[in-house]
Amino acid sequence: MAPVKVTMEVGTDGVAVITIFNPPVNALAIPIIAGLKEKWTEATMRNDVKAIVLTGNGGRFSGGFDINVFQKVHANGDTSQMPDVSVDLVVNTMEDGKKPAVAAIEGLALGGGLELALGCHARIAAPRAQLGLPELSLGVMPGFGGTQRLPRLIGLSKAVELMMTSEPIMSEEGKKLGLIDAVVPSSELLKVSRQWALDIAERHKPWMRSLHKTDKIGSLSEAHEILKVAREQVKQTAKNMPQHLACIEVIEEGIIHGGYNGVLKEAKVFKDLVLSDTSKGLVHIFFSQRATSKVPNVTGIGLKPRTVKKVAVIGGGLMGSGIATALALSNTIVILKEINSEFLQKGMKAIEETYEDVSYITANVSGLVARKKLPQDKADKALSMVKGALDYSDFKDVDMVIEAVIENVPLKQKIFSEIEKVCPPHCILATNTSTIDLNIIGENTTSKDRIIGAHFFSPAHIMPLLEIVRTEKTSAQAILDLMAVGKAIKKVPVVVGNCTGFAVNRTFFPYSQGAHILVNLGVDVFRIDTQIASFGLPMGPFQ
Ligand SMILES: C[C@H](O)CC(=O)SCCNC(=O)CCNC(=O)[C@H](O)C(C)(C)COP(=O)(O)OP(=O)(O)OC[C@H]1O[C@@H](n2cnc3c(N)ncnc32)[C@H](O)[C@@H]1OP(=O)(O)O
Repeated sequence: MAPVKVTMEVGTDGVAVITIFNPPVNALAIPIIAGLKEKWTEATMRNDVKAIVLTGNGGRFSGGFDINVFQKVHANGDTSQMPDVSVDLVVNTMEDGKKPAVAAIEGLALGGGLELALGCHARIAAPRAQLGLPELSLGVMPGFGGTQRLPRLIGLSKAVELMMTSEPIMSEEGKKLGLIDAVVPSSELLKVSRQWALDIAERHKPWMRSLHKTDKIGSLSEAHEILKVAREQVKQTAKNMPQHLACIEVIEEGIIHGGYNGVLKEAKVFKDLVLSDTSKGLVHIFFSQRATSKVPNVTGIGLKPRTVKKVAVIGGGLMGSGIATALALSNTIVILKEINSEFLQKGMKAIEETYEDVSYITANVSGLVARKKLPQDKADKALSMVKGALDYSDFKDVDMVIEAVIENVPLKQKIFSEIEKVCPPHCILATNTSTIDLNIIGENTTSKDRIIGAHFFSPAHIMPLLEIVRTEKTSAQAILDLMAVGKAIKKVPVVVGNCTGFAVNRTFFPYSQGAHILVNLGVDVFRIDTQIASFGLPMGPFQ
């Protein structure tokens, strides 16, 4: 295992470069936090150090506080395992320290990682670095001063939006907002950051402490209005989540009583939230999602996923067009096959309209398009990746076929016999069936090792789950390839067995049956829906 450490190198220019080493994302584990304190103190005391640059090894600044620590706290309820980073390290040692510091950000600075950067006196970033405070998605809130410094750098309204949605922005947008001082090519990052730090030390550039800034906050009445709207929104969008309202309250504390008091309140509420059931659940989800990428006898046995460049989707209905959209959005060449030109046209149109939907939905739900996450040229490029087909002539060089026709066994069996003949021998033969036994679908083929389930959920270009169904004969290579495709199209691929209902419907059937039994016993349907929604599901079974 690569060493977890913090290093410091002092150049002849008098700049101490402090580097975080904790692959793969430079998470702020407890020894890293201790190492930062130690190196910062040393740099502050050394006479040959004029200024500090903080950076992360391996092209990633930091993915934030070590989430494994939350898991430990959840197991034993002891929050004293979390060190006092916010005041001791970020305020006292870094921000109020005697030497100016510049954060040199590449790849990503998320959560506590961004908060360390906010505690520096300037931030220089490489292009397309991800910047964000996603703590609410883990049931907690920023705990290293982010609730106070981000609004002071980019304004309250945008800062609240970033925290409430947990969505990152790119460094280019960060520059426009005032979060980043300069975006420079990766090759120049350290050089520019060193010079910037020296310029601050020599007072050629401002020695800016974000916590002391007031110019972006606006008047008290404006701030109250922004926070009032935010509170109303989260009552709709996150009504079972305690962390959103708690975060707004902590932001408000800083607006009314000053940034430092905000930091103190933040540190206390952060620890309370770590102990909440919501945090326990969301941290569990974080690790469970990642655990799905480790499949015994498939991953970690030396196999490499093969390149899947071209995929044929059979059936241009709701599922087929959604699957084609998801693939094309990730730059995969897609052949969409239908049985006649009328159906094909409908399928192609559904994809185009889906694109419009994508911009519509993202603009409304998370502002992705508005924030240039799906620029028009990218949408146009993706659309150009899709070609319609009425026969199999384009199937001779496809790497994967995903059959997405109606749930009809003879039809699926016929399609599988046909594609086995027309596709190259390496091609993966996948079905989007939600209920049919894959052994029956592939009964008439001799390629049982290539037959696999790729079960998407509607709308397929949006819903993150992808069930990968394997039979006893499906090869490890085919599973690995589909897992890689799933990840590339931004799904969470979960490998499941070829059993009744696979995983999702196997869970869903008893859930809905339970609700029907209650109705038969005389329970009001509205009451069931209300209970389920207050439990945390987006809607009840009868809505
Ligand atoms: C006090 C502070 O305010 C509190 C905090 O900072 S809470 C933490 C806030 N940060 C986050 O929420 C970021 C969480 N991480 C992510 O979103 C993503 O991992 C990422 C965008 C950084 C990288 O994504 P990607 O490249 O797809 O890699 P991904 O598979 O997710 O992660 C790689 C590994 O790093 C681990 N990891 C990522 N972030 C981590 C973190 N903050 N702590 C511990 N482990 C982390 C993952 O568990 C995974 O481990 P594994 O290989 O053993 O499964």
